[in-house]
Amino acid sequence: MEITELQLPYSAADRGWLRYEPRDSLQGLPVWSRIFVSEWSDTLEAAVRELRYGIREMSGQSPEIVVGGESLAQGAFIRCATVRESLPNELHSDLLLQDLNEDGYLLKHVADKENGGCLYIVGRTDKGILYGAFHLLRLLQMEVPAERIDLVENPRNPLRMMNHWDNMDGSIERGYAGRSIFFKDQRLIEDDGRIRDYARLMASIGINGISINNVNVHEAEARLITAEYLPQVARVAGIFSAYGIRLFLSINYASPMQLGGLATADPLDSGVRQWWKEKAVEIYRYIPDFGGFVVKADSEHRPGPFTYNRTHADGSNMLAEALAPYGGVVIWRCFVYNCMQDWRDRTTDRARAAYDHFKPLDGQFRDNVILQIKNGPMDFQVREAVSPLLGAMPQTNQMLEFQITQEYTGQQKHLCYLVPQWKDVLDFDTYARGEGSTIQRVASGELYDYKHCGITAVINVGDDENWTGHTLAQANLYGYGRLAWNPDLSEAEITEEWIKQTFGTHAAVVEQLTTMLAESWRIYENYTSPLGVGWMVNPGHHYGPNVDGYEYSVWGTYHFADCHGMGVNRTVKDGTGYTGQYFAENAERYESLDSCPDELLLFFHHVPYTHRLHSGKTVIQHIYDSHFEGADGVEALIERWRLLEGLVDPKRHEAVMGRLRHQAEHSKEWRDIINTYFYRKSGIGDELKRMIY
Ligand SMILES: CO[C@H]1[C@H](O)[C@@H](O)[C@H](O)O[C@@H]1C(=O)O
Repeated sequence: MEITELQLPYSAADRGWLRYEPRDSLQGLPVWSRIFVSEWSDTLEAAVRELRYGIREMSGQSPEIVVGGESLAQGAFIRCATVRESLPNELHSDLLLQDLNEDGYLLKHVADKENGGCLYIVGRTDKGILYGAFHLLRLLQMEVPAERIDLVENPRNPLRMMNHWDNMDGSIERGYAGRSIFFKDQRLIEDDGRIRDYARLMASIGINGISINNVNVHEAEARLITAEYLPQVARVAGIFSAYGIRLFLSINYASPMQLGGLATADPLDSGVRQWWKEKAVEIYRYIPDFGGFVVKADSEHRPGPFTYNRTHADGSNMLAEALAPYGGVVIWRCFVYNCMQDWRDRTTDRARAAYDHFKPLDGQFRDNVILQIKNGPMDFQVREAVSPLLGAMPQTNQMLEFQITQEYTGQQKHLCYLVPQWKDVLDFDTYARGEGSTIQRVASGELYDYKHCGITAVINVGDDENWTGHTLAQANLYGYGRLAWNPDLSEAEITEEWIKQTFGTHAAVVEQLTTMLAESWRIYENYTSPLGVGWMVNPGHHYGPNVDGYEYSVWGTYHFADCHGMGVNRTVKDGTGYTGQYFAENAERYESLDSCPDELLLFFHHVPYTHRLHSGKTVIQHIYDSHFEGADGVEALIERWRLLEGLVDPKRHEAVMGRLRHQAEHSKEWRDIINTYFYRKSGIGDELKRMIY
């Protein structure tokens, strides 16, 4: 079978973790002479092409691909098969094989004295084989000996998505890595190479759904669902398809008016319903495996059902009804709140909004609607509480939304590894059905029997050569995908995988980078807004310190600092009542100053600067100490990175060093602005008598 070679890089892009650098462990050994595959499909082609390429790059030997032939080869070989094929006894007796789900796979080395052994990649579907192929390449890059490979993997989350906030003019809302890889000058980009490289990266971490345009759907993007653009969108969907990825689009809720010339977008209007049904027919004609719609409605001035006095159930159900015949889903975002607030009004609490809006609607949504809920009730801050809406709707499909793009966490100029933050969220116990009702079990559908569910994230890539601006921000992209596949993977496992694939297996590289990544979130938190209160950023672009930047604005994001104290009183007793949205165990823990964790103190309580934390420090002293520590922490990152000079190629070494230097400067600015603000406000000096600038 003639298959096109994988030409890498297709584009000028960095290979990310699919580097396939030569590996000592594979040099000179009789590797695999052939790759057998009994059937053929675009997905299997993608799998074997990747295998052959990766093995050749790492070992210097190029296996031959054999389609449909007997796997009676001389020498070692790889065989890709589905569970329907006849397999050696060793595999059939493997009970785990029966348990493979749609996307799962088995990787197993079967020793054979004469032939040198065979590596089996078995999936229930071709997609499973593709994921298995990427996993094998991951293990080989990590120098795991082939004879030791024996595993079965099933993804925990049915939906493992990425959301792009890309606009058709090529800009990216909250993008920090260049321009869009999909759009330019109001058209879809025709360079398939970059998009294919991107699809490979995504498939290698198990992503199976991607929405390619911003949830803020402007005039131009609304037209992506029209005949003018659908052929171009279908081309991208075709590339994705081979890699097991379904394409989604964000839509404008008022499309029937904008595109159809209707006088209303009322979800109960029969003309509107008919319009969407016909729209679905049209979309699926172009893209038979279209995933569905992502919808931001009645949020930050986007249109939605509230205009017609209808609920979000009415609005989403109408769209779901149109997509249902084709297996499409409606992903409806719960980021709905009053963005025209008055800071004097202490009863309105933005953190309450999603729960207040959606919880009463539990059970009213069609089974192909999924509610997409941000991890926290505010907005992707460096630290905030976990959204109480997650787990609070037993009868409504939910999915969790993370933000990989570092809007509030240093915009990919600062190093901030978010895997530890995401782990905290995934392991958070909601107590929805007693102990052990973790967020990861809500998202995966294990807690309640959801028909559709999973995890999504706002992605951090653009057309920068290294995809993510900061090379080390690739770790967030990788780590998110791995967690979406298996939320039980530990931070250490994910970090090791990423480093070894991306920078090689040298012990010093692994050691230093592991520490840098592990400490970076805390370092960033230390020099920015303290104790869970959030914000304190410059309005609009959200980069850099500005303590009162949002304090007197309409967005509902206040710290309420005065000369006595600071923080938001969200208690039931005499605050906004937000703590009451949690199940009892958490409600009580957050309600009381005695049990509220330090790192979230100012998220839940307004306290005097002299309030003593569990750590033993006063709030004001904690502010000073953490800000000095944070800025010093960045200097320590630089020292560690310096040790890797000569062990990391000069290009990437210099690029990362440049970003770290900027971070060091900027962290001092953060430190000084925050410290001086609270020194002046509180009138309390630093116990250690350091100079407060
Ligand atoms: C796409 O809009 C974004 C907006 O840029 C961002 O500042 C805010 O965090 O969240 C919005 C959302 O999630 O809808």
